[in-house]
Amino acid sequence: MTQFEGTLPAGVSLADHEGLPVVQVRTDAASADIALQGAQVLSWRPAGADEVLWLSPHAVFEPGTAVRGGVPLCAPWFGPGRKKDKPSAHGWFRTASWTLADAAVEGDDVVLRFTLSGADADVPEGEATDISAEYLVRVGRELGLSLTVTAGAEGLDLEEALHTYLSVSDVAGIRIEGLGGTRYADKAPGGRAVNAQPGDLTLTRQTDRVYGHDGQAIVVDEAAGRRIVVDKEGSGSTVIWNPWEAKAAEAPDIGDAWRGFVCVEAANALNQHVQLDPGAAHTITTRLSLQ
Ligand SMILES: O=P(O)(O)OC[C@H]1O[C@H](O)[C@H](O)[C@@H](O)[C@@H]1O
Repeated sequence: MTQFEGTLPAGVSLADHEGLPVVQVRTDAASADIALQGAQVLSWRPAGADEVLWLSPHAVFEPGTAVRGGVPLCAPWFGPGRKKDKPSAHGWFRTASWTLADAAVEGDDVVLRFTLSGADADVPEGEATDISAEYLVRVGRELGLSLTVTAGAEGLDLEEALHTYLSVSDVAGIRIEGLGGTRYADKAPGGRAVNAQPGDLTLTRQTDRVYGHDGQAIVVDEAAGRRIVVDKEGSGSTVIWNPWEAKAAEAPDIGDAWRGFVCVEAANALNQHVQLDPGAAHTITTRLSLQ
């Protein structure tokens, strides 16, 4: 575990979550848990509200294994990579050990800064090791997540996602506003590369779509009496994912719990990948709030 060397502000502490080191935030405005592995936000609960993120009841907490739920950081590629030639799913950021570099109180919020250097990480053979990243996690009545990736000497063909699992009462009963009028690539079996989204999205089966979409999306969960607003910047794709029953049965860390989440991911993937010159940086940001 990489220990924070300064003094942690009030409301911030280091703890253990089933064997994984986590940063815990407990303030009057919100609570949150962030694992150092993958800088993965596992929980965010604004004061007076129910948990907003979904963490699988079957999640596995083992060093080097991606945890199912919260906000895994996918980079420097997404899925198998846009040319389908990458050695592991979703890139090495999500299981790397990040450093908590700074923790500060700003008004009602706590801002955590995590850093990652490819030189110190377990980067797959043949992939650039001079990539670095910084991740700002702002915990308050809103959850603000901002990932900056800096290319190494070769430049970088970057794909990334803030792979946000949102907790819903029943994925089959929600509606997603904000995607109407956009186009998407359908990655579900038999799906076409280009499709039009006519209006709001309701999910009725296995859904795995990369929307060309740079604006707001709202998950309307009437049964839970809430709307989860997903704002973003620096992101040309929104990924919507739920495996549905049969596919979930193949993933032991989802199984019968599949109805409880929808992934709405601020991303830059497929056609919306980001081409970085040597030493150049790109920032992707998402902000979650409740209505
Ligand atoms: O099982 P994982 O590697 O965590 O990936 C889970 C899912 O992530 C994204 O949403 C992709 O679009 C899906 O194709 C993938 O199945």
